[in-house]
Amino acid sequence: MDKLNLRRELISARASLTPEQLRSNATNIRETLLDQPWAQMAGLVACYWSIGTEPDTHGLVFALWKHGTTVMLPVLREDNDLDWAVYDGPDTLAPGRFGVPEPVDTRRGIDAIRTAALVIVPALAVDRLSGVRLGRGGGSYDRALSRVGPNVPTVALLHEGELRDDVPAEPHDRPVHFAITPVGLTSLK
Ligand SMILES: Nc1nc2c(c(=O)[nH]1)N(C=O)[C@@H](CNc1ccc(C(=O)N[C@@H](CCC(=O)O)C(=O)O)cc1)CN2
Ligand SMILES: Nc1ncnc2c1ncn2[C@@H]1O[C@H](COP(=O)(O)OP(=O)(O)OP(=O)(O)O)[C@@H](O)[C@H]1O
Repeated sequence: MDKLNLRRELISARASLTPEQLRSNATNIRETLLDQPWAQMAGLVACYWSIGTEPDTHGLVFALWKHGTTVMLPVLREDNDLDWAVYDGPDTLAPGRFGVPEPVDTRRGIDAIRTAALVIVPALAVDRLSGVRLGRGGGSYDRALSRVGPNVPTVALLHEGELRDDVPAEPHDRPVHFAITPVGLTSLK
């Protein structure tokens, strides 16, 4: 299946998740992530502020922040590349392009992601063999992940059934090291 049709299929499957399923998925994913030593040790984490039916990260971002971890969130630029700004509590976000809440804090630039000790990314699906992810199609995370060093763990958060063996890969696609679903953690590559 091509990327466009696979995206459509995955978005419509997400639309059928109930609020209870979304809540329980978020809890399981958060607990799995926070159980990882490399997550507990990371002082600076790049994450995303979930919208709609994405695996919910609000509780995760809040827990990391409460724990004293610095959390950077993406700020979408006009060219679809990602700038980064620090989360400083629930009252410090404002809607950006496409209505995604973004930190109002100072922008640290597109290279700020190079300083993260852990990178958590959104995805509609991840290939269980290659670790290649399917995103929204803007190429934002392909660019952002190309700046991340090879020893920094990268992890995509998924709902059940989104770790697949049929994700189309193009040369610019950047694989992730781990996927977390409500069932647990999978190491990739
Ligand atoms: N939570 C979150 N933040 C993110 C991303 C993401 O995928 N998820 N991005 C990842 O690159 C960047 C923002 N890019 C985005 C691109 C398109 C749409 C969007 O809502 N597009 C369609 C809706 C499609 C859908 O429902 O899935 C629209 O505008 O209607 C949102 C964010 C940075 N921040
Ligand atoms: N490093 C890059 N610089 C500029 N454009 C890029 C880069 N990487 C990918 N793109 C462009 O982004 C577009 C979308 O790519 P693709 O369909 O693979 O997105 P995606 O991986 O699903 O989305 P995302 O990376 O935002 O999650 C493609 O047209 C591609 O040419």
